[in-house]
Amino acid sequence: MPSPDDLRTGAADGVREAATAAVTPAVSVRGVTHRYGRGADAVTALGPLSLDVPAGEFLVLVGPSGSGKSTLLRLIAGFEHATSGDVTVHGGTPEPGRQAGVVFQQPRLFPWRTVGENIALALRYAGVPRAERPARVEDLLERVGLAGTAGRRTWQISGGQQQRVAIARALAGGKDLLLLDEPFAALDALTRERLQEDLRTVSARTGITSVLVTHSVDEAVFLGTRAVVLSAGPGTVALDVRISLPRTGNDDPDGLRGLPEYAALRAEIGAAVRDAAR
Ligand SMILES: Nc1ncnc2c1ncn2[C@@H]1O[C@H](COP(=O)(O)OP(=O)(O)OP(=O)(O)O)[C@@H](O)[C@H]1O
Repeated sequence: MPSPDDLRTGAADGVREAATAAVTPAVSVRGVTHRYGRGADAVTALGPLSLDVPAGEFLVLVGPSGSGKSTLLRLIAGFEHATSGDVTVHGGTPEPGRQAGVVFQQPRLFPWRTVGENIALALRYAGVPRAERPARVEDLLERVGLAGTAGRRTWQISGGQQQRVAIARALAGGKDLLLLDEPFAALDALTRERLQEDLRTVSARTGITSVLVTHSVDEAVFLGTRAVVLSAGPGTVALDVRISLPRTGNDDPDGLRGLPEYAALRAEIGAAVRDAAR
């Protein structure tokens, strides 16, 4: 609580700034619409849509095909600029590669580089001194369950392992926002489940703010702390629901999936997606 002296001397400004910083959401989307193309060919993909993502939240976007999920993610990544309304990340305009690490459906690794070199490149862009990079590469690989693979070529590892490298690379920049566009859609069911479990653990342990696009209601409930269902395009918020399942970083996935709350959330989100698709 600032004293009257503080108020006079301006020390209260610091208190006020700190309070504002504490409540500034990691991502803010205000009255956003997005249109591709012009004239008769124009497609309105999104909006009007508003939502805030507080720091530390794991927001999952679900909704029918064409509801604008990827468009919203691209706006947050700074790959697109909203046709109207405002998107901010930590209060600033999103710029590609600056505020967020991004993971796509395909790993998009450099095939002529080793696993370690792919990650080291991201560390270099993040300004990590050369001498520190090998230890950081090992640490990141360990976090995604790939310890000891730094020297392997990307074509010598499986698709699931490549996607783990892509996640490690996205984390390498030290950004506190992770954007994931259907990162597990191209993987077989077992690999997908393993990666979901590892991502859930990484997210619980790091507290990194995440926004993930998926078609899978199960993935939404398993990974998210919040799910937003978009209506059929142009997407607006059809359902916004909090997911309050245990999140210690050591949670037993089978135990989680067996909880009655898990089944109830699956049913609620699944029904909203089906309604939105009608
Ligand atoms: N670059 C583009 N140019 C023109 N139209 C686009 C472009 N990208 C997306 N669209 C259109 O915008 C709408 C929303 O697309 P978007 O990919 O954001 O939806 P989505 O919910 O992610 O879909 P899906 O689940 O099928 O991946 C669709 O009608 C799509 O055809």
